[in-house]
Amino acid sequence: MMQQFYPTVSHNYQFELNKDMHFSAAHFIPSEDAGKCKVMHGHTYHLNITIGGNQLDSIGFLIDFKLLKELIHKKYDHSVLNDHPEFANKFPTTELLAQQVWQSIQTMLQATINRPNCLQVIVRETPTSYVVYRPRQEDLL
Ligand SMILES: Nc1nc2c(c(=O)[nH]1)N=C([C@H](O)[C@H](O)COP(=O)(O)OP(=O)(O)OP(=O)(O)O)CN2
Ligand SMILES: [Zn+2]
Repeated sequence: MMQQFYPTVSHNYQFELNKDMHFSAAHFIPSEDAGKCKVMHGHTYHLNITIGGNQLDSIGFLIDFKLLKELIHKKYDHSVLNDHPEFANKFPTTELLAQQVWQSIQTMLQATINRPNCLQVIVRETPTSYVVYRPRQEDLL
């Protein structure tokens, strides 16, 4: 799990939920500029996902923690990131993976009754490298 610090996102929602998860995956960055990352290699990716909202569902959840894990872990664990359709025309960099995770989660959240927003996705690729993705205000409902 991500046990370092968590960059925070400022917002005015009454409820903020955070979910940590991790998955193992392989990737490669097929560019001359990517150096050793041109060659397929693996990571244990560590994620922190932040959801905000003012409305809870009928049982008092902003979103069920397990739905977040199911969506992302099932899709990417023990896979080759380059093989996923969302990376057919772009490379699975940490930045673009974080953006894609945000898009998947936000789409799922907007199909719920209480429609919370995904405010931040942190993807740690190695012990020394991570990316924080935050949507623009106009990307949120
Ligand atoms: N901006 C980005 N830079 C790099 C990415 C990326 O996704 N976005 N990815 C890689 C490689 O895929 C690599 O897996 C990670 O590289 P790096 O952090 O350099 O890994 P090291 O273990 O060699 O780093 P140390 O500084 O030795 O800990 C490269 N760049
Ligand atoms: Zn890598």
